[in-house]
Amino acid sequence: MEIGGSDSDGREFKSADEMWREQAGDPDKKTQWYRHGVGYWEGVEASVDGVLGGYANVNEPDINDSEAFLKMVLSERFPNGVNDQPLVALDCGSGIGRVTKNLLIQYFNEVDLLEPVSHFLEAARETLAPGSHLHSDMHKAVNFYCVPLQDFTPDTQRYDVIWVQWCIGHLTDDDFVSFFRRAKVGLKPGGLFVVKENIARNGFVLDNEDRSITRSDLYFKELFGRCGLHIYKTKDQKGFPQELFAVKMYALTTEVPKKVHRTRSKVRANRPRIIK
Ligand SMILES: C[S@@+](CC[C@H](N)C(=O)[O-])C[C@H]1O[C@@H](n2cnc3c(N)ncnc32)[C@H](O)[C@@H]1O
Repeated sequence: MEIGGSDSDGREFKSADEMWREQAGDPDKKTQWYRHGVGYWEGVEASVDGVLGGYANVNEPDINDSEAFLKMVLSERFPNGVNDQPLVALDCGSGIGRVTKNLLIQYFNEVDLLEPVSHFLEAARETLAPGSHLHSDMHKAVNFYCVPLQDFTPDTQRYDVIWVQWCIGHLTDDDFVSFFRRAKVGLKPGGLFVVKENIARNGFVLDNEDRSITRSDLYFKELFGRCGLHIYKTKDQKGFPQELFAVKMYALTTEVPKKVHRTRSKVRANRPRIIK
């Protein structure tokens, strides 16, 4: 990728390729990259404050905007329900299950969680266990996978939605692309990915502490293209503290979204035209 960027210590990179060569350019470096990433989270307390980097106060606006986005996407994609089939979601890089318990479990009959850090996943398992108010015959967490995204392939056509929030920055570009390409088999017909991530103003920002990168919107779009994914809807997160990165939600489909056809006269009326 020809996009330039910087790291959290202010160092500049001419291109993402230069940064990736340095950080994960051979098998040993790549192993170290992922070891550092997971190692960072292994030292973090299993709490909302922990998984949100000390910003527990963003939990509420985050969930509210995610809920509005999810409701809109579900009502458009599945206007007549899904013919008695259970709705199933996968929560990727789920941490302690914050997104599942505050959102996904209410809208899906089954939710699977994937998280490489075992003390986070165990905390999620406890909160979502049979007997808790978050577990019923109609809405329950089913599978808890303790693996990283770069090593995961979902079961064929299990999911209506694969939710990827605040974790894809841990993946190198190549693993990002191969994850989404593999994960497409896990979507039911009409299913989609939701990616909710921090957005860099330009290029990328490498975080030297937790070994993750924050990509720009352009960077994400370039990678989605390489994955063969199409943007169905996007929305900006609102109401976060000023000092934080902007956050965007992307709903992504494997098929090209249908265009809304406008009448010719309306299109013409609404755009600048040369006076003849
Ligand atoms: C900022 S927390 C977000 C957790 C959760 N998505 C949320 O929004 O509450 C980042 C999570 O990504 C996980 N993670 C780190 N490396 C990962 C990888 N290679 N694959 C999947 N998840 C990873 C961390 O263990 C951590 O739980």
